[in-house]
Amino acid sequence: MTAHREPSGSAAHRSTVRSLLRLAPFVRPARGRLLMGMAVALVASSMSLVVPLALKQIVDGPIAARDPSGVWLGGLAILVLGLLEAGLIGLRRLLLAQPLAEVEAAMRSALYRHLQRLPVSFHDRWPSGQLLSRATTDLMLLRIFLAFVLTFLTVNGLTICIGFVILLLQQWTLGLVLLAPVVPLVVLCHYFEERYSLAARTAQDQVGDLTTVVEESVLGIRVTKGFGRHRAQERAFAALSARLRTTELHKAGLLGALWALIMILPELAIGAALVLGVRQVADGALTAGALVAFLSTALALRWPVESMGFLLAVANESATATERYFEVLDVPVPGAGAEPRAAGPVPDTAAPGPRGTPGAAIPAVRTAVDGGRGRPGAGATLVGRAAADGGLRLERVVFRYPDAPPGSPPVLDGVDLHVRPGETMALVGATGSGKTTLTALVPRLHEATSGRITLDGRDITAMPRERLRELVSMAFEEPTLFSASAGENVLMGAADAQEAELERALAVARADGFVAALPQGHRTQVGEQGLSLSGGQRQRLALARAVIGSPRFLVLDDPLSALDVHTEALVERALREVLATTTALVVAHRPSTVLLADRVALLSGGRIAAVGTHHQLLRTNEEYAALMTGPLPGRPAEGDAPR
Ligand SMILES: Nc1ncnc2c1ncn2[C@@H]1O[C@H](COP(=O)(O)OP(=O)(O)OP(=O)(O)O)[C@@H](O)[C@H]1O
Repeated sequence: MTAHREPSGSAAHRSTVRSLLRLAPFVRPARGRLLMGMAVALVASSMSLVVPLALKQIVDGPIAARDPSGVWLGGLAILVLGLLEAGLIGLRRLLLAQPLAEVEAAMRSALYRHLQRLPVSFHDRWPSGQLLSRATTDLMLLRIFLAFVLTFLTVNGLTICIGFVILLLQQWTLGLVLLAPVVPLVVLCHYFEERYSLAARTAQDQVGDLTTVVEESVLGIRVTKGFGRHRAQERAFAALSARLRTTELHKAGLLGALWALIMILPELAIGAALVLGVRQVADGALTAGALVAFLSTALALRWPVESMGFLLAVANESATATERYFEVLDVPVPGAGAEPRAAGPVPDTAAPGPRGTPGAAIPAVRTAVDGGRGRPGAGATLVGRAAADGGLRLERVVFRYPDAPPGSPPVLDGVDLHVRPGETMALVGATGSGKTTLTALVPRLHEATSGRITLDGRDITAMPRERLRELVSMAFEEPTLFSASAGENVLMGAADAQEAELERALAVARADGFVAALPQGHRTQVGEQGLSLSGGQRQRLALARAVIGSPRFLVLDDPLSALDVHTEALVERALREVLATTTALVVAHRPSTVLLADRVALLSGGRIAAVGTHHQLLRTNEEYAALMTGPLPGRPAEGDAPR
């Protein structure tokens, strides 16, 4: 149920450092504060190394000389050092918290912006949970890495180096004993890194799968309950959860083994140094104070050394999170960069402003009927060349879904269609014939594999997307609403629309009545995905959203399917007014919707098989007649009226 559709983990495994270096552009604005934070942390950490040296002075000085005031003074000095260390730790947090929260926010915004621009085909392939987990848990992990892990990897690394220099300067023989475990530890860390990276990647992908299941379960709760599938859902969730638990346990096992070795080897070395040091003190080669100072320094290095296991583990997970983040960000946006920067004017005689008064210079060709072979009819001759070049034109359009099985025929295989300026064209075809696919090509939700689509003579691929979105408005068969008010959902259709336009659009879609009856009118929240509304109400709001900007081109995918007969008749009447002022392509399954159109195009076998009026096609096209009158093939009687 949560087939992993996206190429998870397909990117070649980079080394941890190389992966993490990709964060540099995002971290750049915070690098000053980051470096200051590291410097402060280093000073704080050095305090813990200075304390043993002060201790040596106290043991060899005032304690040996039995000087109580000297001991008090030494104690006070150690207390001041401790307070200073605590203050510096607080300062580090203060320095890093805000800039790193901004880095996280910037990365999340970049991801969101990119996701909005990626084509529908990308979203078809990637489960939403995988994207959600990248935008949430992965980015949170990266903030923790930058704020804590990166700092302490650097600081503790430096502290260990400085500490060993001090140890070697204090007692080089004992220092070498402590250095002995370094070589086996480096080898072990390398071995661990490879295995832990793999486990971390698996776990993070599994979290994405789990998120998808939870999301689907919540959104599909009605189906789950309606079909009594909650036990099956629970079992599916439990199975995925168990997989994740196994992976996490494997990770914990790896980390536990590394941690144990990182702790045991230095402890053994300290034990050996203690035995050797005591012998040197007994031989008089070393003072007791010097041994205390040496061992205190060595013990002060315990936390930096021991923390390395945990820090390396989080660094590994952060590298994986970085890879997962950039797997999405690296997906190119088709046409980005090639797109014209400025929204140039559409070279036609009737270019409206953004969703402005459409078709003012092009008279509506409401009566144009030409038998449907693409030759302009009587109405079209009124507008001469504008009609010939204008409107919506598809030329030899071929489309194949990127993830279609190899060798399968394209969904659209040479579509030629001309919707004249001001004309409404119904698109009819058997289920699965490609109607929705064809409509999605006009606003470039999918890119045509080959062929050309023009709006008023201008190729849509040569148009800035913003301009295309202004010209073309859509209503989908599945009316998607957002967690916002009813009015805000409609206003999404036109950025600068005012209250009066909202009222008009609601009236056109016959949504004004039920919206006014909501507790706070159009300001009423419609709940997640508008699920507090009925299917027909959602569809009418989606229709209002499509028509609010008085778009020049309207693409409607069976916009009346969820309406009852009475409301359908009301909406149809209002739609006629809208369609009279725009060029429209309307996917239709029912004769009542077809009758809104001037002409009908029949999509069959990936091509436009016939174009004509409803009545013409009923008479002349067997497939069309079967689609409109019932499942049984057969030619209807002459003049067979729809419905
Ligand atoms: N994202 C996708 N990836 C691969 N194939 C797809 C995808 N979406 C649709 N298809 C296939 O493309 C074909 C056309 O689908 P489309 O939804 O365009 O048909 P339709 O004519 O609108 O059907 P209906 O009348 O049932 O809504 C179908 O065979 C479908 O399985």
